[in-house]
Amino acid sequence: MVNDANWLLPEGVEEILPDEAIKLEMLRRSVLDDLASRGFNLVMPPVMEFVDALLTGTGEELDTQTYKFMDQHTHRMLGIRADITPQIARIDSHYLADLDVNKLCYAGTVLRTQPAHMGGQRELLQIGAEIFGVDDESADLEIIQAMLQALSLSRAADVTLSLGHVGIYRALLNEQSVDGLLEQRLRDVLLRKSTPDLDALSEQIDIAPFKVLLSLQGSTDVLANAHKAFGHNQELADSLAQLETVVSELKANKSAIKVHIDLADVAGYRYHTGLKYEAFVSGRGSAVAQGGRYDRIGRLFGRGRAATGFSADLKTLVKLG
Ligand SMILES: N[C@@H](Cc1c[nH]c[nH+]1)C(=O)O
Repeated sequence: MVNDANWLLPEGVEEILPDEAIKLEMLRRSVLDDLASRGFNLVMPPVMEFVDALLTGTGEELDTQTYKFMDQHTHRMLGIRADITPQIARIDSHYLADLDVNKLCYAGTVLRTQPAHMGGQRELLQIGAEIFGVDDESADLEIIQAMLQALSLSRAADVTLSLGHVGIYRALLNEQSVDGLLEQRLRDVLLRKSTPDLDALSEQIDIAPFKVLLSLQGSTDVLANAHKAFGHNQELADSLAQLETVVSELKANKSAIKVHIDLADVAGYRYHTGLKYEAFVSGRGSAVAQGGRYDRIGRLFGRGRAATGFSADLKTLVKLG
């Protein structure tokens, strides 16, 4: 007798039936073709690796998102990748280190222990592109254009590009030497954009600059206000200047895209190091594509250098059209 329960899939895991599967596959091909036409070379890292290699330098968020198990062969811990970007950084620093500039793209399955939101998936089809070896904003712009094109190929309507910069938060932490558990609590509060919880930290730190930070979100005018509030700090002024360059280049390219600035966006703080980009579409609370700078992550594998990229989940993109 067939037991119906045997057919149930775990929460956050789905089967893709013919109508959807063909759409997904066509989108995968068209995004990869577009990335190839922009000079990105396709690579295929493995789905599982030794946990140490998978998580080196990537921070605790990714650690808790990674499925781990004991390898019967080597008796070492293996993990299933929750994000392909760190694997690409390792490939860049290990195998392709003689290239001045290296542009790589990928598409493959990642698993996450927790879905990003209620009813979300734990098995994603991650697609993305990364540029190594370019430390000015030209690489960020190139990645932003590639990300926006992936969205346009998905026929996503009403896209907003949200820009942030991890350096701004980091500079404010440095001013008061905030780190460890306190930093984690602060980051959690900022992620939730909760002013009452921020007030509750006022005995441990001067919360005033972080209150200002929370208010620095909205149209690109936010950048002028940020200069007024934080321009005295050189590290902060440098980060703002990078954001300004990207915004003015987007305007110069006559990009029709709506640009939003969010300086309090501290998600992914542990591995991103500079400019951050996220794409939103109306009706969805979380970003449908995201990326940013993660300079130096490859140093733990032998060569740390300038790096930036974007990723998106194809299963999410295909539903946007
Ligand atoms: N892999 C990151 C995005 C990214 C790609 N490159 C740099 N950042 C993510 O999924 O959030």
